[in-house]
Amino acid sequence: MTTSSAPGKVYLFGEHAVVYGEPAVPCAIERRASVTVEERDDGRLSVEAADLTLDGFTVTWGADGPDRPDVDVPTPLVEAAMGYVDGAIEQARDAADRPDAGFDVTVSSEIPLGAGLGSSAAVVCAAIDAATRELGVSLPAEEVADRAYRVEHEVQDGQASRADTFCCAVGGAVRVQGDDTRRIADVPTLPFVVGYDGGAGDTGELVAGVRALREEYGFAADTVSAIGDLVREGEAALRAGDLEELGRLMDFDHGLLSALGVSSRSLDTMVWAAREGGALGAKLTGAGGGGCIVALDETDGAKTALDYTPGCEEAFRAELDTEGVRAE
Ligand SMILES: Nc1ncnc2c1ncn2[C@@H]1O[C@H](COP(=O)(O)OP(=O)(O)O)[C@@H](O)[C@H]1O
Ligand SMILES: C[C@@](O)(CCOP(=O)(O)O)CC(=O)O
Ligand SMILES: [Mg+2]
Repeated sequence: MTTSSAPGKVYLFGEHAVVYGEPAVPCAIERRASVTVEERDDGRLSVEAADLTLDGFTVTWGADGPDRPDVDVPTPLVEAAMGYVDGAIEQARDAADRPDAGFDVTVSSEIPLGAGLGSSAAVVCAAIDAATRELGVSLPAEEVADRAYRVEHEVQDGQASRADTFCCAVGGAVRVQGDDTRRIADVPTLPFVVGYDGGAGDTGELVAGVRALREEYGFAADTVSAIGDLVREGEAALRAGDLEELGRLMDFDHGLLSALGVSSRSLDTMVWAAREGGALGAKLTGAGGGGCIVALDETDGAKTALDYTPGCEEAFRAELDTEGVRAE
């Protein structure tokens, strides 16, 4: 039996634009997904994902149960849910050159699902790492990242960046632009506060929405490029340890993401609550549509304001996690 875990992440800046070759800076946070795998002799795959409540059901699928979770929810949602774990296992079989290996897989996670904190990337990285180690192969974090990217790319219909998966695999603050992935050294302490509305957004759908806008309007394409310019300014502020400037740029980034149609009323409400509570800046994180915002605040002000904001289900401080995927 082998267990691995990988962290979730917040985007300091650059989500969505990173899908079109602009740079982004995601940061791993100390909330993890864990995956335990045990090889089985019959070559089949059985998955237990207790956090994956679809329409109120806990989901199990595979060899010991139905081929597909027996729940009454739209097929694309179920397929995406199965796609991440199934895809990760396929990558592990390929990496270990054991195409017929079977597994019992158990997923458990502290990262809210579909909320912009990268639960999908964390589950995929942890599953690839655990299943390869179970087969006696140890992959470098960069290869876990690359293989996890292929899974996300497939499940998100060919529209994914390497940002989430690279960040989850290697940990810390990272910079991703196209295939260029690197860790950022010597980042200042980043006082992240996360607000979570209890909801979720569909990453594939939101990415497709931005793509359509970008194709329809030149100014939407310019908005995506403006996010890239903003990220380049943000990198300089990060190197200088200028938290006030980082906050200002986070606010600007949220405005540009809103223009691209990926915010929501509750995300906007939490962003304003955090700002009014004294945050240096606040923005949605990840794909948007619902889920989480991230604010920068050294005081307790933003968290307290979020605690009292109707529609904010949970507010918490998120520490940078310098460790990526790891054996447990
Ligand atoms: N604990 C988990 N168990 C099984 N699948 C999970 C788990 N957490 C996340 N996933 C998969 O990842 C999907 C969410 O990914 P996504 O829409 O990219 O949002 P995010 O990565 O921001 O959380 C879920 O719908 C599910 O398919
Ligand atoms: C919108 C996007 O830039 C980030 C998605 O992040 P999340 O899955 O919502 O945590 C998509 C991507 O980079 O693949
Ligand atoms: Mg995701």
